[in-house]
Amino acid sequence: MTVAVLVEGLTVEFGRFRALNDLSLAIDYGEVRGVVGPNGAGKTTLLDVISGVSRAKAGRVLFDETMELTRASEAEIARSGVRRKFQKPSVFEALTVRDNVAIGLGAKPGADGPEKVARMLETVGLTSEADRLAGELAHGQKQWLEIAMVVVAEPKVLMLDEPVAGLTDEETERTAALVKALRSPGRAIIVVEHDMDFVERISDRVTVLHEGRTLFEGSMARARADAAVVDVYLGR
Ligand SMILES: Nc1ncnc2c1ncn2[C@@H]1O[C@H](COP(=O)(O)OP(=O)(O)OP(=O)(O)O)[C@@H](O)[C@H]1O
Repeated sequence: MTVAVLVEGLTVEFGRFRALNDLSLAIDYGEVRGVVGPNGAGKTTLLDVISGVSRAKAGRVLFDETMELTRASEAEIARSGVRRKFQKPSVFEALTVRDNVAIGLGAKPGADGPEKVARMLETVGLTSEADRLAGELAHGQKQWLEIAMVVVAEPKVLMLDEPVAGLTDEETERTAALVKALRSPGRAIIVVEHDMDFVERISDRVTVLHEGRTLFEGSMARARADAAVVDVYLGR
């Protein structure tokens, strides 16, 4: 099976500080991978390198076993189907919900664009809000709208940065169902999140980062039982 994202010996430095330290990991197509760990562990930095926002000092990231993301621009990476939803919702508040999703299709939406948008709105549960202005949506709905804007482009790698931060329990529940609905054999989903119950519900495997390295990789159930993980993260 093809590996969707292969991280090899990745080191990222900010001045003299090592945010990622010789990190290696592999994320398969079809998988939902939770990336967890204490504040400053390097989770966001990892997403930044995969999406071309930050540059590596050493090592590389391969997409689809062929494309070296560590040498590509942000735009090239996005065009190749590696997409990210940032933590803070950044929808276009003065446009309708439907038009926001359409923006996710890019400059050439194609004849089936409107149908793709309609299907996407259905998937994220915003069909009844399609003609409202995005600025009127609740925080949770904005998160789902932004996920729709990213997913409508049919990404092969989907990165979600803290998708349930600030959401109610019910919104978190719906987001978990949504992530499960978005998984597909041709897509890898990477989720950075501090809500461990949410991570457990959606992830096939979790990677626990600590000081820029992998402390643990496996099921969330085993992570909860791992002495080192409890010590640096879960026990706090
Ligand atoms: N642009 C930057 N310049 C300097 N230091 C940075 C920069 N970006 C991140 N860092 C530092 O790198 C370390 C790792 O940050 P990162 O945001 O990846 O951690 P994280 O695991 O996502 O943490 P959190 O859970 O708090 O979001 C932190 O100590 C952070 O202060």
